[in-house]
Amino acid sequence: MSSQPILSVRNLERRYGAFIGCTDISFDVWPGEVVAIVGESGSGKTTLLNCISGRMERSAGTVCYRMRDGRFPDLGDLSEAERRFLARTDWGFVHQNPADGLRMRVSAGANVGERLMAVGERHYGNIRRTATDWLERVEIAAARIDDQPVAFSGGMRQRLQIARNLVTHPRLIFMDEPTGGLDVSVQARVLDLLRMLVADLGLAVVIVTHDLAVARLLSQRMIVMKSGRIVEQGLTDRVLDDPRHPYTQLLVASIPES
Ligand SMILES: Nc1ncnc2c1ncn2[C@@H]1O[C@H](COP(=O)(O)OP(=O)(O)OP(=O)(O)O)[C@@H](O)[C@H]1O
Repeated sequence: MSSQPILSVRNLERRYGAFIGCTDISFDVWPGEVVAIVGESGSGKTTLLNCISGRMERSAGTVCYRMRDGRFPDLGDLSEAERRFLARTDWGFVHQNPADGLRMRVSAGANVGERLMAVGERHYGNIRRTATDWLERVEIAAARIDDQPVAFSGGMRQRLQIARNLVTHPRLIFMDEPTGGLDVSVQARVLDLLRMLVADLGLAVVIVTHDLAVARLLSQRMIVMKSGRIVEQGLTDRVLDDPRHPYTQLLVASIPES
C-alpha cells in the first residue's frame, strides 16, 4: 500500500442556504482501502459523497486527489476537462438506483463498452471481448450481452452497473448505498461480488451506507456521521466492537441480532 493518501478531505462544509448539510469534515482515503460513511437518514452522508466526488459544490474546505502523475491538486483547481477525464477513467460512481448509473435503453454490452471507448479503445472485437469478460465477472451470462438493462432484474442491473464502473480499472470508486434497493437475498450476492472485486483490483472505495452490516463486510475504516458532522472514525472492527461516542453506541445497539 502506498504511503500517501489518494484522497484528502479537510474542513469540508456544504450549506443549503442557512442549513448545514455537512461541516468540519476531515479524513484521508488510502490506496486500496475501503472507507464506509455511516449514519442515520439525513446525517449528511450523500451530501458529503457528492462533494468529495466533485458532483456538488462545497461551501468551504479542500478535497485533494492524487493524480496518476503524483500531483495532488484540489478538485476545485482542475479544469472541467481534467475533471471529466477523471470521472471517466480514474473514478467510478455506483448509484443506489442502477437506472441512475446505466443507460437503460442500450445493450448491456454497450453499457460496458462505452466506458472503454471513453478511454480510447476503438477496436470493436476487443471492446466486445472485454465487455463479455466483465459480464461474466459480475455473473451475467454472456448470452445476455445484447439485452437492454430494462429486461434485467434489480440485482443484475446493479451487477451491470458495477461492471460498467470497473471495466476501465479506476483507482477510486464512490458508492451510494449500492445494495440499498435490493432484496436481502440479492443484497448478499452483490455484496460478496463487490468484496471480491474490490480486493482483486486493489481499489480505494468510499461507500455510503446506513447498514452497519454492509460497513462491517466491506470496509476497513468507518466514519460515523450525525447531523452533518463526524462523531467518530476509526478501524471498522474497533468502531463496531468498541464504539466510543454515545451515538455510535446507539447505532450499534440497534443492529438486530442475527
Ligand atoms: N438540495 C437540498 N436542499 C436543501 N437541503 C438539503 C438538500 N439536500 C440535502 N439536504 C438536507 O441536508 C441534510 C443531509 O442530507 P443527505 O441527503 O446528505 O443525508 P443522508 O445521510 O445521505 O440521508 P439519506 O440516508 O436519507 O440519503 C438533510 O437534512 C437534508 O434534508
